[in-house]
Amino acid sequence: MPADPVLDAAAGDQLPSLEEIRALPKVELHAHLSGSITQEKLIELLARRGNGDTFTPFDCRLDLSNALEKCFDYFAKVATVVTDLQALRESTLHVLEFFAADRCIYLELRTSPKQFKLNAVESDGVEVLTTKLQYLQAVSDSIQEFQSQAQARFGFVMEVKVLLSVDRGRVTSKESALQQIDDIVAMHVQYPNLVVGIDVCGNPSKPTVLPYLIPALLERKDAFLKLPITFHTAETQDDEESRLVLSSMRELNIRRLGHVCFFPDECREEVLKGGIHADGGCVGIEICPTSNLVTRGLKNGLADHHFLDWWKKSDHVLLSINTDDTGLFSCDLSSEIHDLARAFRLSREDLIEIQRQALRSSFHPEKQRLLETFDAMLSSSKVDSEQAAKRLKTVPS
Ligand SMILES: CNc1ncnc2c1ncn2[C@@H]1O[C@H](COP(=O)(O)O)[C@@H](O)[C@H]1O
Repeated sequence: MPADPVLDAAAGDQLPSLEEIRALPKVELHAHLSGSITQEKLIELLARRGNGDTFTPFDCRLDLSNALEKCFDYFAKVATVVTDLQALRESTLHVLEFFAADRCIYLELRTSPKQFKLNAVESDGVEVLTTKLQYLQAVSDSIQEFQSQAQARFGFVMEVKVLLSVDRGRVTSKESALQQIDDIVAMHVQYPNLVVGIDVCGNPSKPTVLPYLIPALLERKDAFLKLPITFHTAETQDDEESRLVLSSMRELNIRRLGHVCFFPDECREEVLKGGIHADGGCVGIEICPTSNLVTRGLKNGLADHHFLDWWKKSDHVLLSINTDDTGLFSCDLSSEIHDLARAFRLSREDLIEIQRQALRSSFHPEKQRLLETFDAMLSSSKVDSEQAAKRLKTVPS
C-alpha cells in the first residue's frame, strides 16, 4: 500500500489527522435530535425568546461526577427551549447542517415525538396540544429544506432517515409503553420512506424495560418485521436487563445495540458467536466514544473503552462510531472518530472499514447504493488529500 503523504505529514505515523478524518465521507447512526443541538444554538434560541432565561455552556468531560444525572438535566433544559414546531424546525435544520458540514453522507437521526402546548385552550378548559404527527411533519419539512440547498452549500446531499424513539423514562406501565409504540407504528404508516426503525432509549436508571417495555414490544412484535429496532443496552450495569434484551433480539427484530458499556461477557460472546437472527444477519454495535467515557466515568480516558471487545472479534458484528449527543458532549463525528483512532491506533483503512460496517448495519433500505456513494466520495476525498499534500510540499518552509 503506498504511503499517504497527508497522513504521514500530519501525524508522523499511520494515525490519520483530524483534518483527514474530516475529509472522509462518514456515517452517523446514533444521534438524538435534541441532544445534538449545540449549546451555542440553545443560547441563541433562548436569547431570541428574551424572557431572561439563559444557559451556561459546559463541558461534561471535565467533571465526570453524577454524569447521567447531568445528561438528563441537559435534555430537560433543551425541552424548555424547543417548545414549539418552529423551534423544532429551526433546530433540526441546524443539526442537519452540523453533520453535513462534517461530511456525514448518511445520518440516521433519532427522536422521540413530542406534543407542544399551544396557547389556545378548548372550551372545557383543556389545553390544546400539537400532535406527534405534526412533530414528524416538522422534522420532515426541515430535512426537505436542508436537502434542497445541500448540493450548493456542501457539495453533496447528505441522506437522512429517522428512527422514532421509545423513551423508557416516560414509561410508567405496560399500557403507556404500548401507547408510545402504537403512536410510532402509526407514524411509520404515514411516513414509510422516512421512518426506517425504532430506537429504545431514555434514562437507563429507570427500571421499566423488564416489567413493561419488553412485554409491550412482544405484544406488537409483528410490527417490527418492517421496523427494526435498535436498543440502548447496558449503558449502566443491569445484567438481568441485558440478558432479557439479548434473548428478545430475534423475536423483536432488534438489529442493533447501543452503547453496551456493561454488557455481560456471556452476552457479548453470544453476539460474537452469531446466529442471533434467523436470517443470519449481523448485529450492529453502536459505539459512542465520549458519551461512553462520560457515563462510564472512564477517568483514564478512552484507552479503557470497550471498543476492543468488539473490533475485529467476529464477522457477525458490524461496528459504528457515533456521537450520541453532539451538543451535550461538545463533540462532532470527526472528533469522535479521531479520539477513538488515537486511543486504539486505528489506521485510515480501519476507519474506512468501520464506516462501511456502519452503512451495512444501517436501516436504510438501499444500503448498496449508499455504499457506492461512499466509495465514490472516498475516491474524491483521496484526490483532495493528495492535492492538499502536493500543496503542502510546495509551501516554502
Ligand atoms: C447519554 N446517553 C443516552 N442514553 C439514553 N437515552 C439518551 C441518551 N442520549 C439521549 N437520549 C435520549 O434522547 C432524548 C433526547 O433526544 P430527543 O428529544 O428524543 O430528540 C433524551 O431525552 C433521551 O431520552
